[in-house]
Order: sequence, then C-alpha cells, then structure tokens
Amino acid sequence: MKKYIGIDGIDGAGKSTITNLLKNHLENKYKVYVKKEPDQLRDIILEYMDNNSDDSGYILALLFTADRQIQNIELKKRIEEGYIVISDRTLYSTFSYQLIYNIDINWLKEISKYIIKPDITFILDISPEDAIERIEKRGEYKTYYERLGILNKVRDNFLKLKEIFPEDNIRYIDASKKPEEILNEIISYL
Ligand SMILES: Nc1ncnc2c1ncn2[C@@H]1O[C@H](COP(=O)(O)OP(=O)(O)OP(=O)(O)O)[C@@H](O)[C@H]1O
Ligand SMILES: Cc1cn([C@H]2C[C@H](O)[C@@H](COP(=O)(O)O)O2)c(=O)[nH]c1=O
Repeated sequence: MKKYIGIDGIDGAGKSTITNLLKNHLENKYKVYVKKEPDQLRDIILEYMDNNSDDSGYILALLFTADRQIQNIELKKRIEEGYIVISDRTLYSTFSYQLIYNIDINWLKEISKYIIKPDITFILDISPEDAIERIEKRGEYKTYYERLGILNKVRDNFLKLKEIFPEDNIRYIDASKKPEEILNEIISYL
C-alpha cells in the first residue's frame, strides 16, 4: 500500500472530488490525512497571481515551494505515525503552472530538492474545455489560471512530466470518466 498519494491536474479536473472519494474509501481500513496545496500561504499566493510582472514565474514558484516546504514538516510526522497521506496538488503543479512563464527548470528542481515526493501521483487529465465547463457549473470564485489559453499550456506541461521525471511514479488518468470509475482505477494502482 502506498503511503503518500498525490492527486494533481489542471483546475476543474476533479481533484477535490476524487481526493474525498479516496479518503472515504481508505478510511475503512487506514488512518488518513488529507492535505491541500497551497495551504498556509494560499491567500498571499492567490492575491499575487493577478499581479503579472517579468518576475512572476520565479516569485510564484518560490511561494508555492515555500508553502510546500512548510507542509513537509506535518507530512513527515503523519507518515511516521502511520497515516496514509493524500495530497490535493503536489510539486508537479509547480512544474506545470509556473513553467508556462519559461522559468529555468534546473533552478526549480534545485529549490524543490527537499520536498518529499509522493510514492505515486495521479494526474487527472481532461480537456481544458471540459474543465472550464465544470468550473463554470461549480460556480465559485475563479483563479487567474482558470481560462482556456492558460489551461491548454498547463495541460501540455502536465503531459510532459514523465519526460522531466522519468524515475517518478506518475500515472495519467482519464478524468472525463465518472468519479466512481476514476476512483476504481486509482485504487487498482495502490
Ligand atoms: N468525474 C467527474 N465527472 C463530472 N463532474 C465532475 C467530475 N469530477 C468532478 N466533477 C465536478 O466538477 C467540478 C470541479 O470538480 P473539483 O472541484 O473536484 O475539481 P478540482 O480539480 O479540485 O478543481 P480546482 O483545481 O479548481 O479546485 C465540481 O462541480 C465537481 O462536482
Ligand atoms: C500547488 C500549485 C497551485 N497552483 C495554482 C492552481 C490553481 O489555479 C491555484 C489554486 O489551487 P486549487 O487547487 O485550484 O485550489 O493555484 C499553481 O499555479 N502552482 C502550484 O504549485
């Protein structure tokens, strides 16, 4: 059984929905701890996202990585205590969203080197058109990235992750399926 599970993908792919379903399923047998990225620095980051400047990619990458590094402490503790940890978003989001600003990938790898990587990460893959439709139906506040042109670039970066991290355990899941089907596929890999 994998101890640290990442759920990632573009906005509206269904990450929170699947994270909840997986949590409910695993809780029948295990102690489960769910984390979400970003967390402690979320408000600062979301506010900053709208202020575009030449340095935005670097600044946002630093902020997301700092938020993740802060969460590393609790993450380590929970894993040591025997929890199964599910993370709604992972470092792979930074390697997909912030790389649209053409930042230096080796620099990003360097600042991410102390981040604990999930044992397995599921990238929920969906067309940006379908994701936007889901986001609009959900009808909540939209972040800066929740627009077609941006999500197309971000999705392309998610699809390149296996080339960037050939050693990592990354699985792509067709997120256009029904939530229960997605859940069953995920469970089959754990
Ligand atoms: N497999 C699915 N089929 C149809 N609708 C779905 C599916 N998964 C999620 N949804 C719906 O799509 C909307 C977005 O889902 P959810 O909030 O889980 O996505 P998310 O990836 O966590 O989004 P965000 O990154 O914007 O927080 C919700 O209204 C949810 O009910
Ligand atoms: C972790 C992470 C997130 N983002 C972006 C993606 C979303 O637009 C927002 C908020 O996340 P949510 O899961 O949709 O609530 O932040 C990012 O650009 N880089 C990251 O590393």
